[in-house]
Amino acid sequence: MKNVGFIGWRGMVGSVLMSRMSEERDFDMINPVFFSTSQLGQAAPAFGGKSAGALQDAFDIEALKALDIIITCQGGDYTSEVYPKLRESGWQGYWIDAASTLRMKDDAIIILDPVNHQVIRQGLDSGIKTFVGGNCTVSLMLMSLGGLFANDLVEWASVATYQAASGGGARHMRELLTQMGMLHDHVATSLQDPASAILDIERSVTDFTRSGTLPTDNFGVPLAGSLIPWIDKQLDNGQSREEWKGQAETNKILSTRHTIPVDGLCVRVGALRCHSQAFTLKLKKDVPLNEIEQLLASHNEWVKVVPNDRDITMRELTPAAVTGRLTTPVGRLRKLNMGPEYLSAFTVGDQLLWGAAEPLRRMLRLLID
Ligand SMILES: NC(=O)C1=CN([C@@H]2O[C@H](COP(=O)(O)OP(=O)(O)OC[C@H]3O[C@@H](n4cnc5c(N)ncnc54)[C@H](OP(=O)(O)O)[C@@H]3O)[C@@H](O)[C@H]2O)C=CC1
Ligand SMILES: N[C@@H](CC(=O)OP(=O)(O)O)C(=O)O
Repeated sequence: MKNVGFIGWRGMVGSVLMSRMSEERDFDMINPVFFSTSQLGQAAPAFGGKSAGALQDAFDIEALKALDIIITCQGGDYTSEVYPKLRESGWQGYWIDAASTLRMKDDAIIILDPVNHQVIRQGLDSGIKTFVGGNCTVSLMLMSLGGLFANDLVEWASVATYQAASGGGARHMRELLTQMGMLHDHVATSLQDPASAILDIERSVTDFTRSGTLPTDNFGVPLAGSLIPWIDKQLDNGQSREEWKGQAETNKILSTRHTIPVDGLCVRVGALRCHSQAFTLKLKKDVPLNEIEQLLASHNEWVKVVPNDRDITMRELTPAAVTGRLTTPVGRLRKLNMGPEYLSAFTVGDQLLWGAAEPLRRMLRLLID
């Protein structure tokens, strides 16, 4: 059995990974070793019923060198500090990472095996040892719209995202919920009075939102009852870094010979852990809608085509419906007024499952099966 080290296992992404690995009995097939950046010496968890002794020091290069495979969900700073030292020490093991740090390196592959299994296989055969999970919006787009990309039908894709608080991390989710609770508390008495004027309530909420009272340490500005049309750093060309990842990562995952343009606006909204995305796609030719639906539905076992029907869409194509599930539904499929090659699509996906933890788990299985 392979010795597999876990760093970042108790964080939000790591916890989802541990939970999925337990469900799929992945721990039966490995010797897990758990590391921490802050709790070394404390008892390690016993996922899959396996006791793993004490937590080891996540910065101890000698301890890491003893591993066949390392999976880290600890974040980019950890990767930047430890990965180069480990490779320089001559370590030849497999490094599987959730952070974006190494994604665009030539000797790393972005993993999303239902979409790029072939690319991963070729990478393994050619000796690649570094595998990185993709950006959540990119992975979720390709899980839902993979059938169009795989059949070389996409001339370009324009996207508007509606990204959940969890994309920022656990503290961001707490901040959003705290803001929501404070807003409600502020007008709770008036809300209970059916005779109260709604615009007075709204004004009170708006004034309170602008008063600087809501906690904003993580998002920088209030998110509850609002939105933030910027995610990640600012680039010189006016894109946000999150928007930049759309084209860069999509084309790397698909290993395209000619770049498929992907661009749009990335927006943070008050959802908890599901990212939604509204697409305008320019297809390379006029493909009938029923064929499009068939191509999408048959691409992988998790995508689900939601009929473009009001009631079904409202029931099935929302963060509330999709959270905690591995399905990646796509709906609102219709040809646009711009012409028969223009298609709209709306996708929703759990950004901690296919958007973060699941591709890492499946990469591990690929290495140990
Ligand atoms: N959030 C997301 O949606 C995505 C995140 N990622 C990547 O994964 C990285 C980790 O993200 P995320 O899981 O959200 O980060 P978290 O903040 O939830 O966890 C990161 C680490 O913080 C430490 N920690 C300190 N206090 C606590 C606590 N009370 N509970 C749990 N852990 C604690 C843990 O390390 P220790 O045990 O060593 O103290 C943990 O591994 C990101 O930096 C990013 O690179 C990738 C894709 C999506
Ligand atoms: N940036 C994403 C989360 C994510 O996946 O980030 P990264 O590309 O750094 O792994 C969000 O905030 O919703």
